[in-house]
Order: sequence, then structure tokens, then C-alpha cells
Amino acid sequence: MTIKAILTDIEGTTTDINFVHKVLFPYAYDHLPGYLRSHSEDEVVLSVLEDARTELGQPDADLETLIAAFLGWIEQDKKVTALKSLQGLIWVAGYEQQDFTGHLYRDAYEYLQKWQQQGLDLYVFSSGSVKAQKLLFGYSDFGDLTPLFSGYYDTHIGHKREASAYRNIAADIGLPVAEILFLSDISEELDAAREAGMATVLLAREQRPSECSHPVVQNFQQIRLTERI
Ligand SMILES: CSCCC(=O)C(=O)COP(=O)(O)O
Ligand SMILES: [Mg+2]
Repeated sequence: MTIKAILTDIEGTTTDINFVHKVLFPYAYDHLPGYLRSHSEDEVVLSVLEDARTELGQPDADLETLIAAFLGWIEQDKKVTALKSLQGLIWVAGYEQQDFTGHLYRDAYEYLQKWQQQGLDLYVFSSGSVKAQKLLFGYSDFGDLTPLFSGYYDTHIGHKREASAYRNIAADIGLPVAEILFLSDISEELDAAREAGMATVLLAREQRPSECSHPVVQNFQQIRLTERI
């Protein structure tokens, strides 16, 4: 089956895990209480706070309770959709004030451009919100890379370890699922994508796994699109 589109994860795939965990998450943790206290009446924040109350099962949770919950979810790296939406809102200032730029491995930068020039459509699927994804690529180490991408998906379409998310993405893209190649550093995510019928490649940027049922590469340069089964 010929690959017509590439769906890529971010953390650990296009982007160093350390940028997410040592730059983005601490920034969100430090700024979250002040941001919520000063934006608690903003419509978009009100919606996020309601989603957090639903996640907690506490419809009457007050702002300080929610702040504590959000901080706890960051500490546990919980992929709660409400947290991911809030982080995206908080990171806007950090990118716009140039406190940081979005990390990309050079091979990811070079091969995403090459694949687009070859006529492949590029998409992103991350637990990070679509807003956070567009910020990272929009304010990347290599400038604004958002023109590379045809679409972005976060956990509103489904969670990354559920095959239904990948079926939903393929339907939204409008391609046969087997013509989409999913790139990730997490084998459980690749298992779900393969169950849905996608082609898969595992990015092992640090240590190659002792065993893996998916093709394993260390960088984007090692990905061979034409040898796909
Ligand atoms: C889009 S940058 C922030 C990424 C993020 O918040 C996150 O949790 C990444 O998780 P993933 O499942 O995409 O590895
Ligand atoms: Mg990842």
C-alpha cells in the first residue's frame, strides 16, 4: 500500500521529550495559578474549568480546588484534555514573549519538508492541544512550520492508545487508513494505530527497544516510505 499521508506524534518523535518536560510543563506549572485567577471569567477558561469539574466528578469544585487538581495532573503527566487545553492557553505568552521556541530535531525539520515536497500530506496527533501543537510548530526553532501541515488532532478525537482515534482521524482526513503512516515513540500508541489499519514506525531517539513489533528507527532519515508493506 502506498503511503499518501504521515501522521506524527510530537513529544519524543519530532521534539525532544526534555523540551516538553523541562521547559513547557514547568512553565505551565509556574504560571497556571496566576493565569486562572486573572482569567477565570474568560469564556474559554470557563469551559475548561467546567471540563475539569466533570473530569473530577466535582460539579461544585471552586477555583482553588481546580488549580490544585490541574497542578497535580501536570506533576503526574496526566493527559487530561482540560489540562491540555489550559496549557495551550498559558503557553501562548511564553512563545509570544520569546521565553522559548518549539524544539524540533533537525532530521524531523528536514524530512517533514522533504515529504511535503514529495506530495505527502502531513498531520499531527498529540495529547497536547491543537492550540499547543500550532504554537510549537508556529514558533519553532526553525521558524513558522505550520504551512507544512494539513491538519492537527488532539485527544478530542480520541485517546492515543485507542484504535478508534486513528479510525476517526483517517475518516476525517478522507484517506484509506492503510495509506497513512503514524510515527510515535510510544509502542502502545503504535499498537492502537496498527489495530486501526495504519502503517507504523517507532522512533527510538535514545535507546533502541530490546524488542518491538513495529519498524524501529532512530531518526526521520531512516524512515523508508517505499518499502512499506
Ligand atoms: C504540543 S507540545 C505539548 C505536548 C504535551 O502536552 C503532551 O502531553 C505530549 O504528549 P504526547 O502524547 O503527544 O506525547
Ligand atoms: Mg510521544
